[in-house]
Amino acid sequence: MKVHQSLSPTYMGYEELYYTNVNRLSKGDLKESMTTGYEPDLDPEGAEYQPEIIIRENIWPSDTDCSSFKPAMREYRAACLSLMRKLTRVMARAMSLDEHYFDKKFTYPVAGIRGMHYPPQPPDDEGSTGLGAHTDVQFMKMISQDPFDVKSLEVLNATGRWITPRLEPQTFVVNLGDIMARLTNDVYLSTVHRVRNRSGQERYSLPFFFGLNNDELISSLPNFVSPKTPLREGYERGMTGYEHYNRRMQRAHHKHFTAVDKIETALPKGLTKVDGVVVDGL
Ligand SMILES: O=C(O)CCC(=O)C(=O)O
Ligand SMILES: [Fe+2]
Repeated sequence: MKVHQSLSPTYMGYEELYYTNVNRLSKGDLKESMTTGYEPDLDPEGAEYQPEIIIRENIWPSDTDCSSFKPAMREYRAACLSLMRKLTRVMARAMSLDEHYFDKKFTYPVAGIRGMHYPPQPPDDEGSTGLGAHTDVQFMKMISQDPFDVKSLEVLNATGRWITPRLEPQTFVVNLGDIMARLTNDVYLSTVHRVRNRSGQERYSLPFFFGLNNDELISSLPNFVSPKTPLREGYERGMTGYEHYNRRMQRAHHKHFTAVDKIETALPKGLTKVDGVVVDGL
């Protein structure tokens, strides 16, 4: 298939049932998906320039195969970008920062849409999963699903119980990712979640992943670090979204050619930015 993810070094495109095995506990994830990423021309608040090394080239189905897919995804991405930018300002205020604090770190953001299909899985087969337990990599994600009330997405709560988020028509479930956790020194945790479609019906979902510029060094913000709340272990060294995403994808995509470590997890020296400025010596 011409849109298969095996054509993409950056994990764009189509992946078939069992292509991933996110938590390595099952025989693979019973889902298929089609992923596309940020398109600068859709983003009125984006920069014209983005460093070539972090661009994720989209692969689209041809017009003869599916002419409505690309325009529908583009329209959806433009709407999600606008909503997410508003949410970043709400989150900045919640963190006692200037509401535009994050703006300069989202000038060529991660803006991935993954169209997902989960066939019903056997209700009594513990070895079967729709998507294994994981946290998301990025800043925040919002998910819509069809049917809106199918109880398949599960979230691990603070007491270690799997719960189903409240589901209402015309709403999104919003999830915090690892980059948010790092920025806040784990005050805002990234949500562990999984999908088990034991509903007996097909489930379709449309997550939108929103992340900082991929070459931005992510460190915990000073207002979340104090003698009472010391920096979490492992957070001393900053990390870029580029590095974290590549490492996680290589682990989950055991059939992809990068599974044997063909792409760099870290950006080459001198290409990491802090507040949008290239920093030497990283
Ligand atoms: O299908 C869903 O609701 C969740 C998808 C998800 O967690 C992911 O793609 O990271
Ligand atoms: Fe996820």
